[in-house]
Amino acid sequence: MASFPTLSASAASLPRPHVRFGFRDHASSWGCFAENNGRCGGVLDARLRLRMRWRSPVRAKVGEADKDKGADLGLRVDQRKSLRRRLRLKPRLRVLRWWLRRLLSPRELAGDAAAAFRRAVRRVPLPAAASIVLGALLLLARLTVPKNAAREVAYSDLLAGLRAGAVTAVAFEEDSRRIYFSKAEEVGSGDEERETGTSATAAVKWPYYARRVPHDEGFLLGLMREGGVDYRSAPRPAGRLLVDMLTTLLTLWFSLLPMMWFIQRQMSAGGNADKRRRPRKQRVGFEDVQGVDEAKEELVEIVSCLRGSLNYKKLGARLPRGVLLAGPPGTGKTLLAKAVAGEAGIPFFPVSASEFVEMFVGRGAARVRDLFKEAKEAAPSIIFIDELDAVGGSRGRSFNDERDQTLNQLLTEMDGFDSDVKVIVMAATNRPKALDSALCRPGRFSRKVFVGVPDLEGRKKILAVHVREVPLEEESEIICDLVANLTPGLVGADLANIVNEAALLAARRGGDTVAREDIMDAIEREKYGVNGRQKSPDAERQGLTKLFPWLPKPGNKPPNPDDFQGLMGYHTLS
Ligand SMILES: Nc1ncnc2c1ncn2[C@@H]1O[C@H](COP(=O)(O)OP(=O)(O)OP(=O)(O)O)[C@@H](O)[C@H]1O
Repeated sequence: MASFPTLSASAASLPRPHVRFGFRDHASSWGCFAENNGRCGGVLDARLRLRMRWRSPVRAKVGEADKDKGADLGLRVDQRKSLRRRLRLKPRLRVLRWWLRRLLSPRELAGDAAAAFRRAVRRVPLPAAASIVLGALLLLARLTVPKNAAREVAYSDLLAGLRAGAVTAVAFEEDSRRIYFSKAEEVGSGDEERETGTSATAAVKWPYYARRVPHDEGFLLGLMREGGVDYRSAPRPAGRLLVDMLTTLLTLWFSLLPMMWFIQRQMSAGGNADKRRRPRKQRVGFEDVQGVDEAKEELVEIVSCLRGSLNYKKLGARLPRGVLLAGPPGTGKTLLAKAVAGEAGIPFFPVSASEFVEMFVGRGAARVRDLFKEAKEAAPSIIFIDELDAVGGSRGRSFNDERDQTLNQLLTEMDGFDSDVKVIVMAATNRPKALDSALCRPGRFSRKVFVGVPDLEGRKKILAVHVREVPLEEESEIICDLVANLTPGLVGADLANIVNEAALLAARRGGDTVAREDIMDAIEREKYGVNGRQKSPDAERQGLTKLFPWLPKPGNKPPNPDDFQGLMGYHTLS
């Protein structure tokens, strides 16, 4: 019979939750017990403990011990297995017993509950906590303040009582519309009160009350004077005052809650550590971006600088801080930026410029600051700002102070890079002319790359990328040639969509491969929209331009690539 010494790690030396292992000197009754020190999460901990135990080197020893034991007892292999299986039940039973003991021990249960409460309180946001506290106070006040014993009667009953001489005493409650009164049969209580002079408790002691009718006070006072009725003014009872105050406060608070939540969200957006931007590793490479060869060449150089394979420092050169990708939508600007990050193998921080557009002045700037801080911490890294024109438009054109501040912050951050910090800011825009000239000056977006509409060869290459994963009925080269010839003027995003549509059409008809007909249908869908074949494209366009006047009119030329030059004064690269 194998015997093991007791192995134990002191609870204090272990990180929380404290786990203590212990082994009895008998192999078959080994086990472990854990101390949670008042912390919850026991089920998970217990499972973890079980796993830890079975993976530990001690398990091997226990296994050996079991084997020895089985051999000693002269058991067959299957018998030994069943014995081991039975042995595995023991630790589970032990954990179960530990749990039961814990549940039945009021001290431990109280500790668990306190810990759970503390955790829950920490998680509750401030506005919700305030609502809960106010609600609890109101409930408490309602339960503890004695109910008003007075019965409500009609105002006319009060007048009738005064006229008949039945009303003996009247009290006007301050800051409210209630008029308390007592009749001849209840005169005792009124008199008692008069003697003691405890007017503060009038509302409780007076048996009736009526609601005051506006502008009738003069008549009421006249009646009381005529009848010689005792009348007075009484303060509201403190309890009711408290309940009313809390009710008003809670109503106001609830109506303000959405605004509070919105403000809190806005205020915490920049600085919250939980919302820190996580850099992404890109799996896109240059081979995934085709048809923009010259733009690619420019970016390959940057990748070489980042990787250190091009020693630019030797000649006193500096790494370009900013690279601006400009071109029509869907030409692959975002994809190129991802490819740069993927090829360089460095963290990539993609962000859309519209994320900086905030309601509160200063929040957008704070977000820019945070983004650059995180990128510097992760350097070498790439920041990619998509649709830069959303914040990078010329300053002073509008009264949007927040946007100008955000842009100023962006300019400052781009100036503030040390030449040693390898952070490259890439940005993409469809409207380079709209950008503020300060952004495009050398030292900021000093490298401008035009990503243009692909030509025939470019389209073939892009199609080849997208049909890689698609099972085609014919040779992919033939299909790429065919589609490229039929799609002049279309960009990478359109071509990717054609391939996807064709695959969807093939799936819809239940085919295993994508046929030429699917491709042709997909091209028509891309060019004219779904069911666009019935109408001539021009008629369709005319209809559309009537509805949406800003669409280009039929017969208009496609956008001129020169629009993307001019102001910026850079050359077309592809
Ligand atoms: N040159 C290309 N090579 C391969 N695929 C491309 C190319 N250009 C575009 N695509 C396809 O089109 C999709 C959209 O491209 P991307 O987002 O890069 O365009 P973009 O120029 O950034 O557009 P936008 O200016 O509207 O943001 C890509 O995910 C890719 O599938």
